[in-house]
Amino acid sequence: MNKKRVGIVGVGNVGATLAFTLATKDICSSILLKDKRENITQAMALDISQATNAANSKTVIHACLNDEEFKDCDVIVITAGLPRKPGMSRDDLLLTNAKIMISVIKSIIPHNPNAIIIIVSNPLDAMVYTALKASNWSRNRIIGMAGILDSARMAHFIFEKLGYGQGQIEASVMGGHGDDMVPLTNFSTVAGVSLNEVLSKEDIEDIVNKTKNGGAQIVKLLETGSAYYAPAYSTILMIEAILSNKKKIYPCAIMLEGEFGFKDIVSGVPIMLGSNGAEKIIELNLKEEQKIQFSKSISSVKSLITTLEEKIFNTK
Ligand SMILES: NC(=O)C1=CN([C@@H]2O[C@H](COP(=O)(O)OP(=O)(O)OC[C@H]3O[C@@H](n4cnc5c(N)ncnc54)[C@H](O)[C@@H]3O)[C@@H](O)[C@H]2O)C=CC1
Ligand SMILES: O=C([O-])CC(=O)C(=O)O
Repeated sequence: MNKKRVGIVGVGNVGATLAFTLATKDICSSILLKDKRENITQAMALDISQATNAANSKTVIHACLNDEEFKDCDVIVITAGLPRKPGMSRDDLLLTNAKIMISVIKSIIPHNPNAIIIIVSNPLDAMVYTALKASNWSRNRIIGMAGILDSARMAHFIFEKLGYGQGQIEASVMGGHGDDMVPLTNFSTVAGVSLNEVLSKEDIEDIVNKTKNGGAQIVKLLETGSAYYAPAYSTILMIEAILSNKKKIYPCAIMLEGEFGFKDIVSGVPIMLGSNGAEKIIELNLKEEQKIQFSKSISSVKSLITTLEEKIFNTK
């Protein structure tokens, strides 16, 4: 019998959507919810539990109101933190969410010694760095969700342009989850056919720009927060790959230790996911222009990390 436990910290829009979708899929036996808002945590646990009963799923939902109850998870997803508002960049959340991240990490790691942690909170790459630093865990066990989401967005914009191929589009995005992310048009296909065969240069450029702006587009329309359905579903793919040891390759944020020529910096790259978390990094052969774009994206994350080292970790 499936005895896997998934913990979710932060049961706002992303966390609750994730919990609900996961609960109806029978991927794990238990889902543990934790949020600083206790009533919301209890309400979500009740509502989602009632949904699983209606859906005939065996997954059990627990609201954890103290740190000790939130224990023995195989995978923990952290979505705790503020979302941005229209006009803000993800980077504007840096210091506020870093403080939240550190307090969450300190509260969960003593009771979850074997967990793999998936970070969702923004700014994503800097939050993975913060969680690694606060926990001292190895890089394979703390990774970030963004590349699957950005790739799904790119696939959407390709479909929007083409008007066909829904469900047959493979899109690929790497780099940091910010304005400098790197959509990889030469690694993207429609039913195996390269984008250049079916779209003009201008159309491809438009898709790249829309992908980079995909999160901000939804923030502007929502007015009060950011996207949550696609982020939640993208996170489930990572959870499933880890819990079922699927060895699937997805773009995820990880601390680089020399791969792609960078060290001590977190960025989104293709990773093989299995029961040990990030089990392998796949080094793509990038074109010169893509190497320059990736390096620009790395520099943006580097400047956030410098701020964290100065203002949060006091090492500079
Ligand atoms: N990596 C990605 O691709 C994406 C990242 N995000 C990020 O995920 C985060 C969450 O987004 P939403 O769910 O839309 O926000 P939300 O505001 O709906 O939910 C955040 C939750 O975190 C909780 N929280 C705050 N501090 C906490 C603490 N110390 N301990 C426990 N819980 C705490 C809040 O009470 C709230 O329920 C944001 O930072 C957002 O920018 C959102 C979508 C995609
Ligand atoms: O745009 C945001 O702030 C939330 C996010 O990271 C996304 O949806 O890509």
